[in-house]
Parts: sequence; structure tokens; C-alpha cells
Amino acid sequence: MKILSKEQIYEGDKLTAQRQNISSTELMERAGTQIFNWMHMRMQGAQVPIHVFCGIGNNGGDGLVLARHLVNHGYNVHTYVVNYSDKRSKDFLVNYDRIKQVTKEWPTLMACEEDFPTITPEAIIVDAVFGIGLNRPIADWVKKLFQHFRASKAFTLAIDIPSGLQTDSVPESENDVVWAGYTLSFQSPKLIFFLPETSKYSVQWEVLDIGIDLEYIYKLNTEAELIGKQEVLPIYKPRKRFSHKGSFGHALIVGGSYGKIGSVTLSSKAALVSGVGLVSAYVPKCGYVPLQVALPEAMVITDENEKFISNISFDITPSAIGVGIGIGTQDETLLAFENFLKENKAPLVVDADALNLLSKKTELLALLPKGTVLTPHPKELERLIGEWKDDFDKLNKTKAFSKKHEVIVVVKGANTITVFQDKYYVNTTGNPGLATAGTGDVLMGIIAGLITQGYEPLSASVFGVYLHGKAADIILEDFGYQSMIASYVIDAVAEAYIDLFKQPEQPQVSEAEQEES
Ligand SMILES: NC(=O)C1=CN([C@@H]2O[C@H](COP(=O)(O)OP(=O)(O)OC[C@H]3O[C@@H](n4cnc5c(N)ncnc54)[C@H](OP(=O)(O)O)[C@@H]3O)[C@@H](O)[C@H]2O)[C@@H](O)CC1
Ligand SMILES: Nc1ncnc2c1ncn2[C@@H]1O[C@H](COP(=O)(O)OP(=O)(O)O)[C@@H](O)[C@H]1O
Ligand SMILES: [K+]
Repeated sequence: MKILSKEQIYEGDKLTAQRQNISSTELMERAGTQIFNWMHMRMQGAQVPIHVFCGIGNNGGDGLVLARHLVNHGYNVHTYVVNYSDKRSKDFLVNYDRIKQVTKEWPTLMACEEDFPTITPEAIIVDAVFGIGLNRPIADWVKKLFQHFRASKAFTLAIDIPSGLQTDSVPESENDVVWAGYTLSFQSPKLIFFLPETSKYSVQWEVLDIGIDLEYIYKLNTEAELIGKQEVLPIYKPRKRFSHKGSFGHALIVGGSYGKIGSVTLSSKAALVSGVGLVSAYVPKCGYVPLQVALPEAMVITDENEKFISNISFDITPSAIGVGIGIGTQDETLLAFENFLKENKAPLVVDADALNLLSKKTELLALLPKGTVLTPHPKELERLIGEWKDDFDKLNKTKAFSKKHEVIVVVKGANTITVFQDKYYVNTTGNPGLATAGTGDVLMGIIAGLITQGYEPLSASVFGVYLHGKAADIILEDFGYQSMIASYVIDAVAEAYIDLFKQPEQPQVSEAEQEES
């Protein structure tokens, strides 16, 4: 699913009105009605107090449409106009008149703290104060209103975006923003739902379809894309009946040092379950026995050194190489890595300590083949691109880094974002069960394994991140967040593949209904 910028959303609204020959008022009616339907389906007329807080722009207009429908359906509604400006949008005014026609209880005008109503914890707050039009600092009394919402502990439903958030920046203080339990977003999810610093402002989100022109969306090139099953299915390469192990390449996993051989075992096994034909592991001598015992399917090549890698030399021709897990950052290993990069022609995935070696000696970045995949966790990323001011600064710096060095950067985290040139691919799978040792090694093995099988490095990264997260989601039911470990994630990659082709469950039709039809 495409994640539209604010400008693209406004453009989409305008074009839709033109092409469907409807007014912006009608589009707002659609938007507000969708919100009403969402609430009505869940509330079924329950008489919980609903406080709808409307700004003076179109987000407020949506709130007024919703409030009118709630009044018409007999809900216990209180509507407020948060009067932070003397301006009013045209469609706000239209809907202000319309709500006055259906109730004697006109919206209460609020202009300072004294006007704040009492909100009980069991009430519902609808936040239609600011939408994507917020463009400057908010008045102090309005910030106090947001704090009043939060202090009330009432469930808060935000329309389009939690008020106080802008689509392309991080708020200065968490007191300047509405903390929503749920956000109903029009047309496109917003990037801020997926970033570490801003995702907390909406516990859950959902996109409501307001019928924006499909051709416009289809042709649109967006900076960010949300990656779910629909997006990875076209990437998947089916297997031919007469394929053989030679058809799926030979992966080489280079890593390990004394006490850290497990990382190589995990990556190599992950590469195998991703579907490669052959896997070899390159480890220091101390890794030979543990690897052969733990993973009989893999071949093992050893370094001359007993405890760490000192010279990466082999006489196979791997289709792709994953390097860096557990190798440490000592000088001999740095030199071995440098010499390896000077010789290497195979596509690369660089992870863990190899990333730290790149940060230690940045000249090595020039030796990476074009399209190399880097898979840093936040600390490794910081060593590569320097400190960032906030999440947007981080993404911009990563983008600049990706462009400069022609590499793909997989920014790992709760919503892993793969960055390549001008584009962000935001993953939707995965859960906090993955916050455990070795899951990054597994990811590296999967991505290296997919490149080995002939996937383009960018597709391999996006697909690999999806499969890895999906595997964790599948086993969540069995192991929960606490007891999930990296090996179980490897075991579940098979199910993640199978899930790609599962049809959504159809609603059960009773025999009586079948006979009727
Ligand atoms: N277009 C459509 O057809 C549809 C739009 N939809 C809805 O419209 C929403 C966007 O609406 P919007 O553009 O009117 O902006 P909104 O967020 O309501 O803000 C109001 C105005 O406040 C102002 N302002 C900004 N910051 C300020 C500040 N700090 N303190 C004081 N004032 C400030 C600023 O105006 P300015 O003063 O800069 O001229 C701004 O314009 C969108 O989120 C969705 O809910 C849906 O109905 C679908 C159809
Ligand atoms: N809260 C979370 N939600 C989803 N995925 C997570 C979460 N925390 C970590 N992960 C994922 O787990 C993996 C951890 O990788 P990394 O930090 O390199 O671990 P290790 O070095 O122990 O292998 C990454 O793929 C990351 O995206
Ligand atoms: K809002």
C-alpha cells in the first residue's frame, strides 16, 4: 500500500472531486459518514457520552459530519468547536450550519482552559481538532486541551491523524499531541504510524476508503510504501518442476569467533530454509565441529586461525555472501575483511560486526559491490551515518547514505524500513518477540539466501524482512513474546512461505442459507 505525502493527499482529494464530479463537501460527507459507520457498527446505539472536538478546518468539518450522524441516530453526543483561529474552511461552515439544523444543542465554542468540559474515563473522545493541515506551533491552551484528553483516561479516536502531529516531523514535546487509542486515517496510512518516536501516539490505526480516484493512486510514485502480503506476492519466484539444487545457488556465510559460532549456525540454517541449494559456512577453526554437528546440511570451510577470522580465502564460487555475524572488530579481522572486499565479486549482505568494521574504516565503503545490502540495528546504523536529530532526520541521512554508496540499507526495528535511493519500504510483519538474541542473524541468512536464489538484492531485502517478521507472527501464539527464540523463527519460515498462498477464511454459510439461495 502506498503511503502518500500530505501534498499527494490534497492532490488526490482535488482530482477525485473533479473526476467523480462531486463537491469537496460531498467528499467530506463520505469521510465523516465512514467514521460514523465505523463507530455505529461497534457501539450499536450505546449511550456512552461521546465528546466530539472539532477544529475550524476540514478535519473539524469531518468531526461535524460525524457528530450530525451521531445525533440523528440518538447517540449521547457533545460537540465542541476548538476555536484556535478566526478562519473557517468552507466545508466546516457548511457542516456547522447542517448540524445546527438537526439539534438544539449547538456546538460549544471553546477558546480557553475555562471552557474545557469534564470528561469521565468511560466517555469517548473524538479528536477532529487538527488534521494534516497543521503547519505551525499550537496555542498553549490547545496543548492543555490535549493534556486534558489524556488525563481523562477516556478512549480517544483520532480522525485522520492524532491532532498535533504533522505528517513529516516529530513533535517537540509529547504534551503537544493527542494520544489516540485508535486513528481512522483517510486514503493512506501516515508514515508517522510506523516510526519509533511517533507510533506511540496511535495504539492502532486503520485506513478508511473514501473512494479516492483509483487511477491517480495507481500511477502515483510515493516516497514510502507499506509492505504486506499483497506487495510481496509479486516478488515470490515459483519453483519449476525440473529444478535441481544447482538452480538455487550456493550461499556462503562468513562469520564467527570463539564463543560466537552460534550466529553462523543460525544464519546458515536460515539461508537453507529460505530455499538455497547449497550453503557453506566460513568460520575460524574452533567453529568446525559445532557447525558440522549442529547443521549437517551445511558445508564448512575454516580460517587458518583458531579463534577468529584472519584471512577470508575459499575456492568455491558463491552466488551471494553474507558476512559479519560474530566476527569481532579486531585488527586482523579488519584486514581480512578489507582484502576480501578487494577481491570479491559476489553480491553481499553485510551485517553486525562487519558493519562496525565499515564504520571503523569508512574507505571500505567504496569497495562494496553496487546493491550491497546492509542490515544495521539502530546502534550500528548510528555508527554508519552519525547521530540523528529525530526519526525523519534518521531516514533522510540513511537515504543520502544509500544514494552515496549505492547500497540498500535495512533499518531494523519494530517496523523495519528498507531504504534504497529515494524510497522507503515499511514492513508490517514482526512483533516484540523478535527482540531476542540471534534474530538479526536469522534475517541476514534469509536475505543472503534469497539473493543466492536469484532475487534482486532490493526484492530479497523487502521479501526477507517480510518473511522473517511473518514467521515470528505465526509462532507468537505458541511461544508468546517472552519465549520466542531465534531458532524457532527459523523453523517457522516454512509456514511464512505457505501463508503467502493461504486464502482468507470465507464466512461460514449454514445449510439453510445455502438451500435458500
Ligand atoms: N480536502 C478534502 O476534501 C478532504 C479533507 N479531509 C480532511 O481534511 C483535513 C485537512 O483539513 P485542512 O487542510 O483544512 O486542515 P486542518 O488539519 O483541519 O487544519 C485547519 C487549519 O488550521 C490552520 N492551522 C494550521 N496549524 C495551525 C495552528 N498551529 N494554529 C492555528 N491554526 C492552524 C491551517 O490554516 P491556515 O491558518 O494556515 O490557513 C489549517 O488549514 C484532513 O486531515 C482530513 O481530516 C477529509 O474530509 C476528506 C476530504
Ligand atoms: N519490537 C520489535 N518488533 C518487531 N521486530 C523486532 C523488534 N525488536 C527487534 N526486532 C527485529 O529483530 C531483529 C533483531 O536484530 P539484531 O538487533 O541484529 O539482533 P541480533 O544481533 O541479536 O541478531 C531485527 O530483524 C529487528 O527488526
Ligand atoms: K485529528
